[in-house]
Amino acid sequence: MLMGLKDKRQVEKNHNFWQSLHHALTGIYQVFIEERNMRFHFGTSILVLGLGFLFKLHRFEWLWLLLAIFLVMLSELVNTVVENLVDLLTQHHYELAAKNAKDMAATAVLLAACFAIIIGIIIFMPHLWPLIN
Ligand SMILES: Nc1ncnc2c1ncn2[C@@H]1O[C@H](COP(=O)(O)OP(=O)(O)OP(=O)(O)O)[C@@H](O)[C@H]1O
Repeated sequence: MLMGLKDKRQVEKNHNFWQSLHHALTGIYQVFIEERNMRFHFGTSILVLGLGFLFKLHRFEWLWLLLAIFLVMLSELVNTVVENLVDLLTQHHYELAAKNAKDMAATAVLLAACFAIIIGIIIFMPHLWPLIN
């Protein structure tokens, strides 16, 4: 449905909640189209959530897992915002500050991904270990 949305070239503020929601959903759609990594994070999250149901995780395990997933998604979203702003400002010309901004934004995603992997190991290892052995 969102694919068919027309760019109405709005530059003024949103007038109501539904307009704000519409643009937020358009942002989600756009980040999926632009970012291969976001599609990877989404696929991995579905897999991990499936494992969570399979192993009947406890409430606090779910909370940590959801926190890890949301941190990765949020950092990827911010990374994409930075990439778009940098491209807009530099028009794809090389700038050291642009390189630093993009590299640092990518570092934020890397940190969130490391956090998610650690959380995943802590939560799933006790469930997987007996199956491996
Ligand atoms: N305008 C620029 N000036 C200098 N370096 C740049 C510029 N644009 C990109 N780079 C360098 O190229 C790298 C890749 O940039 P790009 O915009 O393609 O990110 P990406 O491949 O989409 O990254 P990610 O994998 O995090 O989504 C950046 O991390 C940066 O080091």
